[in-house]
Amino acid sequence: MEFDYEKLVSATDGFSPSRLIGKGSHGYVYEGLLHEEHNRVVAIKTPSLSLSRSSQPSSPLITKTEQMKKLEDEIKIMSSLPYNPHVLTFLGHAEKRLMVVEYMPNGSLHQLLHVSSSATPPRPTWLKRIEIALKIARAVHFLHEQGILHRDIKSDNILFDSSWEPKLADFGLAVDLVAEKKAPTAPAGTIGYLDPSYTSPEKLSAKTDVYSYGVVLLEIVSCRKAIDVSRSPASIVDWAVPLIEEGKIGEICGGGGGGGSGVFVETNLRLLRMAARCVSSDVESRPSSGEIAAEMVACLTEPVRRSLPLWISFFRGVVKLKRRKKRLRERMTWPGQTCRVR
Ligand SMILES: Nc1ncnc2c1ncn2[C@@H]1O[C@H](COP(=O)(O)OP(=O)(O)OP(=O)(O)O)[C@@H](O)[C@H]1O
Repeated sequence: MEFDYEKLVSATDGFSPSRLIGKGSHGYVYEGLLHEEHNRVVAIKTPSLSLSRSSQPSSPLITKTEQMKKLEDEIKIMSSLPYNPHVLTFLGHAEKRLMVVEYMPNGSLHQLLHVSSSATPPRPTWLKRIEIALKIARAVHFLHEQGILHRDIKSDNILFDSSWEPKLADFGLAVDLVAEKKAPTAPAGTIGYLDPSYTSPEKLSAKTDVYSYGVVLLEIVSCRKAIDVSRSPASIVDWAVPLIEEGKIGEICGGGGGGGSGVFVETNLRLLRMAARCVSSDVESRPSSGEIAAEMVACLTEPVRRSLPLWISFFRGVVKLKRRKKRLRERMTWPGQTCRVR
């Protein structure tokens, strides 16, 4: 959908600092109120240098033309995508200089896992965290099916909507594989999540995203940051992979929420083995995003399957007790007399 530029300016009160939600490396994100749509709240992304307002300091590292081009590319990729419940919804643009997307009021997965303050909700339970991992795996698989590589999968780019549904956001580095073959771009990503084997344009593949997803999965299971300089080793991959290989799963599963419980031992083992495959230095041995999504579903149903025998024996016990009571009632009752057996 094409928006009127001036209407978007008015939706953000002229890009008022009070409407600024956040700053990225090549743009700013504002909260906007679409007055014609009953003040619907949206997020509006602008290149940081396109507006000559003193409240927007310029970045010396990237020129205005580069920023405009990046936003234009992001609009092109996002507008080409069909709707997916696990991907941030694109709503439209104004002259390819402003991008309008759905507003995500509940912050990022990074904040949820690593920032504890009175303003942030408690860390989600283990099951909820694995559900988030599954939804993001589905988002990545969906993108790959569309021929799109995200190149910046990280917990900062997983945002929560008003119902706390996680969605993959920030397509600032995303590329279309067909276009990429014709005009390759330099490797890009975020340190800590960036695939170490992606050293030149031709090394880019869906497995590059799989590596970054593996880092996010380790982050979700352990609640440790991708890079934590206060620990040794600082990299989550260098810390977790040897522990997984040694089978020391309990040392990785952190963050409470029931993840350390015995019911989940088998599931954690499977999840972490898959995470280790995702971040493997042998690119070929990494799973595809489809394989990851399928394995995540299996992992989520595993605890239910394991606890099923317990439920079955509980119900058998109840049935036996009822039968015993019935027999007792029959024995203690004769014509014309009632007897209560509790
Ligand atoms: N749709 C949205 N709703 C609410 N907040 C958003 C939305 N999109 C982005 N933000 C917030 O705005 C900030 C800037 O986001 P943006 O996607 O531009 O860049 P980034 O991910 O921070 O940085 P970079 O582009 O350098 O990776 C982030 O803090 C992000 O959480």
